[in-house]
Amino acid sequence: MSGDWGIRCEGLGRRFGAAEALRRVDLGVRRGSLVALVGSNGAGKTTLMKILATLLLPSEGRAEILGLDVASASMACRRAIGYAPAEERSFHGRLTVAQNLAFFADLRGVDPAVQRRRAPALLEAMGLDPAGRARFSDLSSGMKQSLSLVRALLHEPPVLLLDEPTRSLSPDLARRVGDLLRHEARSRGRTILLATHNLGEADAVADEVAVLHRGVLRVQGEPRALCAELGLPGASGAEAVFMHATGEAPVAEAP
Ligand SMILES: Nc1ncnc2c1ncn2[C@@H]1O[C@H](COP(=O)(O)OP(=O)(O)OP(=O)(O)O)[C@@H](O)[C@H]1O
Repeated sequence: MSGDWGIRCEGLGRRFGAAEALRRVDLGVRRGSLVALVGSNGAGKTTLMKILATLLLPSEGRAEILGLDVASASMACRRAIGYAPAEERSFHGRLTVAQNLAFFADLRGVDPAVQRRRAPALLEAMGLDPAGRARFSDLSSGMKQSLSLVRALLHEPPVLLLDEPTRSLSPDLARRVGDLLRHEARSRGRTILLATHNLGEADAVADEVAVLHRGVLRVQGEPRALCAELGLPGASGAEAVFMHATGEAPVAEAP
């Protein structure tokens, strides 16, 4: 099932005891494209991201990164991904931003010369001090989220899994991050799955939107085409697709 897919799930399911967090999810992200994964609280976005990041095993079905099975080829999958989790717990509070990045880049085997070249530019693009002098524990929650994105991008992975990466960012920085992610997909060929509650962001940055509702992938496609297909008169965006697919009004978000 590999082919053109950067990310692919087939019949993917995940149970926590009696609760089904994901049910028979079929999802595909073509290489070099950006798909926005949207869904209400508890829809299963983080569970899906964690399975793709090899942090959780599926209960059923399979998931692949660049054609590699996440369960049986987890180490190879890990090398191929950059993951920014929804909740960041792995940075070291007493180390500086630069020391934290060097720690993770060393673990990834990134050449120190490449680290020195890429880190300041990425830090600056994410609105952080390019020299990374601040201690991690002194950063605001938005800054921590920005740093998580820098770490996900630093080793130039072909696949990015980003779990609500702009949630705590200012609208201006969130827009800049969106522009950067579009560039990473369009010009640099990265495959990106971006979980977001912000449907405006999904319209602005994504090639396709995938709507997850109570563990079920209700619909995936290009919003304008989906609106036409679903017969939604006068509608063209992710919000109309979301409302049609879930029967819910979206949570209001900053633009
Ligand atoms: N470790 C766990 N143990 C038990 N239930 C879990 C666990 N992780 C997730 N769940 C349940 O699985 C469902 C999906 O949760 P998940 O965190 O994947 O949703 P989400 O779409 O990321 O939500 P949010 O937007 O609120 O972050 C929820 O009902 C949640 O309670």
